[in-house]
Amino acid sequence: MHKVLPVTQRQPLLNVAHSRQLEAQAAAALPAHTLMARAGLAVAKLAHALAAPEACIWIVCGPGNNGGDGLIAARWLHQAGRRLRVQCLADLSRLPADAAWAAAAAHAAGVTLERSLELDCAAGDLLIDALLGMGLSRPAEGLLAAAITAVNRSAATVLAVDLPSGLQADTGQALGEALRADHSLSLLSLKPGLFTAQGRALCGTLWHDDLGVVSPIEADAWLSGAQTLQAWQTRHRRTADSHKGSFGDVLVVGGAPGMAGALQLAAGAALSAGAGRVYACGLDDGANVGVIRCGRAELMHCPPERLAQPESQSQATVVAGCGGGAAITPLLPNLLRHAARLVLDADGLNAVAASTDLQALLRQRASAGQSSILTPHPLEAARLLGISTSEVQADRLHSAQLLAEGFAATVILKGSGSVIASPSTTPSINSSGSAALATPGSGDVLAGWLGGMWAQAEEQPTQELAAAACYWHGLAADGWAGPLRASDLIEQMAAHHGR
Ligand SMILES: NC(=O)C1=CN([C@@H]2O[C@H](COP(=O)(O)OP(=O)(O)OC[C@H]3O[C@@H](n4cnc5c(N)ncnc54)[C@H](OP(=O)(O)O)[C@@H]3O)[C@@H](O)[C@H]2O)[C@@H](O)CC1
Ligand SMILES: Nc1ncnc2c1ncn2[C@@H]1O[C@H](COP(=O)(O)OP(=O)(O)O)[C@@H](O)[C@H]1O
Ligand SMILES: [K+]
Repeated sequence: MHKVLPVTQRQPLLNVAHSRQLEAQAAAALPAHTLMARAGLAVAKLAHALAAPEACIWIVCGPGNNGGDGLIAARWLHQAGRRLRVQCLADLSRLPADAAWAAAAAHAAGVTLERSLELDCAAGDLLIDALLGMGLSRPAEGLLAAAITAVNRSAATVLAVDLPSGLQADTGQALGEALRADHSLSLLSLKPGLFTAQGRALCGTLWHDDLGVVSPIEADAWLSGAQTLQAWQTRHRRTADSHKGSFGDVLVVGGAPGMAGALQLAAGAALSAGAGRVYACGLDDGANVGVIRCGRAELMHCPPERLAQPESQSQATVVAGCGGGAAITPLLPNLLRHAARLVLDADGLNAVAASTDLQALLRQRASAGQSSILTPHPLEAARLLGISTSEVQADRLHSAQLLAEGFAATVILKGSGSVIASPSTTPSINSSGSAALATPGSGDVLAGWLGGMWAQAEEQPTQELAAAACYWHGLAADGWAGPLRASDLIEQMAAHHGR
């Protein structure tokens, strides 16, 4: 058993169908109930470590095998002499086979099984949520719903078995009210929903026990970690004979009236990421004056008129749309036709969403050998897909993959647990980052930084590049309790350049 975050090597994530396949394969090779025995023991060990010796440990068990894990944990904790209250909120005669075995084992060991919900936890108590796991099929109702509400109101520290009850393992969306845990112990496989949408917020500190099973099943998604960034930094270490021309040019187009800051942030980020030359192309005179005055004397200026010349973009990495407003729209046909490498963000994405012509130009880029990375937040993704934001969030992996296939581009669907998807590629979920990034301009920094990295790594597969950039962006915010101002974020990211 180990804490999952921070992640170094990427970790495979299995959806519910594949987790069940893995469970069935492993169970077939082991004596009956072995997996549940191992799962319950793992839960008991973690609970024993988390709860102070005098604390009461409460266990609420539901109608499936998640409840069975809780019952086996109850048996071990009882035998360890822990103070326990175990409430089994299911019809014991209808438990599945493993859970029925667990109930019998708990009973035989002398555990008292209460049959009603009565949570009167004190601060310092530990409450184990064994209500619902991967088998969640509909919003909880009745006693189970009441239990989730009661747990959320309780003063105890909450440990969720496998995943917080009410959280959907495949998507990270809550189905009805979901339980908010302080710790979650994922069993056998890691599931995508633990890491994206509401998953990170609901799981608390995440632990994993693989129950001694090595998975032969192909990942449905990867959880990307520090290794993506380390690989990039190793590969792009500066050699003694390098010069600024070795690190590529970035052209940042944005900063419509009133949005000069977005241009400054993106251009500043591209510079700090290490691009050789960064040209800021403001869509408003005010934005260009702002760039001159922003204290980044290294930035150069590119007038928008120059974008009419294809050669201005054919060698550069272009970052377009940060604070672009409506003024970005007339420039996009040229950018989409000529930019060798294009990061499309914010209003650049909104303009594409509003125009089938621009959509066609974006799609054609891949067949012309030009690469694109789209960086939508959920609302921008919704506009591009022609659906609502909640539909995007209902399945972030699927939404990102749809965009990637539809536009033949790499897509970063931002938000808690950013999803990185590329056509015909297993998607990944970024494991770094926190709500410290929920500040204005942090997306502009990501787009600019990505452009700055790409300019130095023209041949790097965009899926890897995007994963490394997301990890870097999130890493800079990890450990920050409060908000991280976007301009400070750039400095924090710069502090993580390899030595
Ligand atoms: N596979 C593994 O990796 C391993 C799995 N293990 C453990 O098993 C767990 C999966 O067990 P599980 O399949 O029995 O599902 P679980 O979540 O306990 O609940 C299913 C029951 O709840 C019911 N139900 C569903 N929604 C409901 C609702 N809203 N309100 C009320 N009822 C609802 C549902 O009823 P139904 O939908 O069939 O009508 C069914 O009766 C897994 O998370 C892990 O903890 C480990 O022991 C070993 C390795
Ligand atoms: N709660 C959060 N946890 C992790 N990352 C977050 C969170 N909120 C925002 N972010 C990240 O911050 C960035 C915000 O981007 P965006 O929404 O485009 O902001 P802006 O338009 O203000 O620049 C994205 O990279 C997103 O993934
Ligand atoms: K649970």
